[in-house]
Amino acid sequence: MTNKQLQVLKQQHALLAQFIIRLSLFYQGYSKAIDEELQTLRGHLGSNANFTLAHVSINKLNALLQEDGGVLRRFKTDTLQSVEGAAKALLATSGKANANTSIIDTISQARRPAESLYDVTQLCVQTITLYSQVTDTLPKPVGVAVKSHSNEPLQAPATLLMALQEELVQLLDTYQKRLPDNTELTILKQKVVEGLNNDELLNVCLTLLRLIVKDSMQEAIISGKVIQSLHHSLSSLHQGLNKSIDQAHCTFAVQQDDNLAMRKELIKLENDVARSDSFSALKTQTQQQLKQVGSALEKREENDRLAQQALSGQLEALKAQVAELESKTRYYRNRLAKQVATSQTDPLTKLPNRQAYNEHLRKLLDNRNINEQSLCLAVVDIDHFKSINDRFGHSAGDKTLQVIGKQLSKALDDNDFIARWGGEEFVLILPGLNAKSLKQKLERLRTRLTELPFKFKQDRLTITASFGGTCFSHGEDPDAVFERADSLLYQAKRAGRNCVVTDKDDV
Ligand SMILES: Nc1nc2c(ncn2[C@@H]2O[C@H](COP(=O)(O)OP(=O)(O)OP(=O)(O)O)[C@@H](O)[C@H]2O)c(=O)[nH]1
Repeated sequence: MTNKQLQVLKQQHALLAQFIIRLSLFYQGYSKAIDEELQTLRGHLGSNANFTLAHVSINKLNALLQEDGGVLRRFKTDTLQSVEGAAKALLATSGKANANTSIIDTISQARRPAESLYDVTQLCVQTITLYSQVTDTLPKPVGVAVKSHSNEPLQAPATLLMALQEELVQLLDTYQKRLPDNTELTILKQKVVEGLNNDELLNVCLTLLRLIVKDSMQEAIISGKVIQSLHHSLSSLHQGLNKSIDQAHCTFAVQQDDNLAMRKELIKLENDVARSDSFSALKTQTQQQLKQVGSALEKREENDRLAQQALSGQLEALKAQVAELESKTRYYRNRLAKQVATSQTDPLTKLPNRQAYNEHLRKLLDNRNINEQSLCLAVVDIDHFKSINDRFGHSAGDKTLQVIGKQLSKALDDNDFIARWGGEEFVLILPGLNAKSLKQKLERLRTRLTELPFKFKQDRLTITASFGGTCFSHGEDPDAVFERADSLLYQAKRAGRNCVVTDKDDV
């Protein structure tokens, strides 16, 4: 071998040694035994490469890698199953059709056996990319904080959590207006505003539910107590009456005995008068018998006096019981009236609520006869109300609802009726209008709202509302009329908002 050839061979050996070292570094971390053998191999291939020892080491590594083939296959299968599971979960949370087809592709790829580790890695990368695409397309939470806890179980989608939290804040607000001194409610609201994960949200819901149940149970217990005490008063009244009747029976029996005794004396007197032929003997007998009649009369008078006394005592007791009963009934009636009023009043605006609207409309329709005046219905919805909440906060939104409710209510006539339908929507019942006057009246209301000087923080604001109005045909179902008014309201929204649409319009 020439010197030059020797030189080339040395260079090729060095290149091969470098390559094997790099390859061995790639496999590092796979298993402890392989790691140790790789280190030995790198030692043999160092600056003075010893290919004989390296050869021994490579053979050992070969055996070790073959032993580990099974582990590798299991690892690949496990990874593919995890990828398939993750893709399925992603499919369940994603709402995007185009993302779904990619996820379905990924699932079917993961179901096929992978040829190499490279295939598995590629599939993992593909799933992670899909995941970030899908989470990017989901709307981001605004306004209410949402906590993230990296090591906790899978959370509900952020939008769902947000919607639940908003609902919860409103429910808590409503309930807080009913029970302003309840500190538990204040703490719950604080928690919701700070942000909750799934478990915390569930806990707050449960606590609120318990509170509501406890509150209504208390009402029920109080009502139960009142009923119990009324029952008690009624039964003692009943006992008192029975006693008086028994007493009256006794008195009557005693009087009958007395009457009988007197009648006997009189009959005896009559017989004596008939039989007697001596005036002085008759006189003596008569005097005796009259004395006896006199004492029987005295006894009877005394009995009558005692009976009278007992009866008037019993009547006094009965009077007191009736008075107590009356006062309890009055108290209970007032309480009941308050409960009915509360259940039919919207706690925020203090306007009648949907239940009151249904009741009022039912009464109106029940008492309405064919020749009576017409009846119209309108639905009012504040425009872009969500943006008031978003820009100035929920309590500014609440205040707006109160002001608008009050203004609408003030602008109505005596026979008109307004209720808060829910959210930022009000419903009006307007008797005695035709299609033309309905439109005019609603226009007046709409203009009045636009003239209200709202000011939040430093911003002056004009708040507008859209109106949908319609009139009842005779015998028409109130729900159908409401739906018609509601769809006219949505025509008003589509027409650009801050306008009135009634049946006869051409919008
Ligand atoms: N502050 C407050 N907000 C409420 C109340 N009830 C409902 N809301 C909010 O009212 C908003 C209604 O929003 P949308 O239904 O989108 O309607 P909008 O923003 O008024 O838009 P348009 O009706 O289309 O003009 C929601 O954000 C609700 O959270 C409440 O009692 N108080």
